[in-house]
Amino acid sequence: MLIEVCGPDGAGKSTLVDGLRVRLRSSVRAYERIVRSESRNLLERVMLELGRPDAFSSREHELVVILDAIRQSHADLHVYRGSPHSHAFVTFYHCALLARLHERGLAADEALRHLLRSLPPPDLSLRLTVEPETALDRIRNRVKGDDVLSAPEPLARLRDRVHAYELAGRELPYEQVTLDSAQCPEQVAAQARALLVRPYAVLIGMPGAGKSTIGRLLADSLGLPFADSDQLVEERTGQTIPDLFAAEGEDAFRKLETEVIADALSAFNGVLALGGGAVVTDATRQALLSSAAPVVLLRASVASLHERVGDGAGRPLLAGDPRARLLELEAVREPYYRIVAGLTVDTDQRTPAQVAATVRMLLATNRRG
Ligand SMILES: Nc1ncnc2c1ncn2[C@@H]1O[C@H](COP(=O)(O)OP(=O)(O)OP(=O)(O)O)[C@@H](O)[C@H]1O
Ligand SMILES: O=C(O)C1=C[C@@H](O)[C@@H](O)[C@H](O)C1
Ligand SMILES: [Mg+2]
Repeated sequence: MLIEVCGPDGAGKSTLVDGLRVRLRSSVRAYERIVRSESRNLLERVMLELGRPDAFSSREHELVVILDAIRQSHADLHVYRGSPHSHAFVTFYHCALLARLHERGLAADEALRHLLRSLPPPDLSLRLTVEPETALDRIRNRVKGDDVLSAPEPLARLRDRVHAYELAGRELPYEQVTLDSAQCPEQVAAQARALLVRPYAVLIGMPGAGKSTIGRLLADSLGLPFADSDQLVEERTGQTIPDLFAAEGEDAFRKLETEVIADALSAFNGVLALGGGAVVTDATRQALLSSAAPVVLLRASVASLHERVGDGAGRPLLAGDPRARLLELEAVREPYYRIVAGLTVDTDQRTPAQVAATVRMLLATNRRG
């Protein structure tokens, strides 16, 4: 997958890319490739077509080298990686080129349009919006210098660039998502991540592990929606889980459960809790393993599980002797949980709020639980 991040100087492109890298480390592979310049690059061809050999500076040559790199890495990703989890991060992609062309009044030229159309569209295009004053402050405060600072009127120059990016964004032949870079870097990165990884997280674990409780708390704290596969099954059938088990049996329930989970994994943008036994179904394990969403296992001792589920009311598989049933189910399920989980969080001796905060922190920093 190719991600384009663009915006004027000081908008926070590199910060966003760094933040995304951290957040996506466990679910996707990140690539950033820069290839060496080749003598016959795209820009030279365009300059020839334009009859303006002096039209571009060496900085723009560099930009086109990056465009070449993107074309190559794109091909590589498709040809030999072929993985849906492969991401290439590219800042300053062809939106930047468009912006420069706008500055020079060259945007309308057919040769340039042709060049831009011939480049592969990114899978996700992000534009960071920023006030020129904020961008100038950031540029002044950072270690890396910027050519804007040597302009006679840096603020005016930044204003022009901000405007050029807006215009350039409108001309792109694909949709571009704008993110407000006035927010703190963590928020910007979290929003970008939410556009890439759906659902935000999937919670798995034994009955009583706290998937529904913690999932809801986590979703609320992130301002995201929450869904529970049990509830999705109930909504789809109009029956409660115990009624469904009684009327149709466990196999019919598992079939429905597998369907609602597959749908949620491809479309739901929030925190998803799965029913305790969902991972026993092969198709669901496969779907979880090939999803980019982080899978979080909530663990608890059988003693805690038993204390939390009580007599097992509303949980048909715990009927009879809940403690004995929990022990049996755990023995069968533990290996399956381990196969699909990327993170494991222990919930014994911790309140739901503490567990939710731990999961949130681990997901933001991609540390192991
Ligand atoms: N860390 C915790 N400490 C104490 N009680 C908890 C904790 N987590 C959840 N609980 C309580 O345990 C009970 C079961 O939790 P919950 O329904 O969230 O489990 P679940 O994993 O969704 O179970 P199921 O697989 O049956 O859907 C609830 O009453 C909840 O308030
Ligand atoms: O552990 C299980 O197999 C189940 C857990 C619940 O969430 C429900 O999905 C259903 O009661 C089955
Ligand atoms: Mg639940």
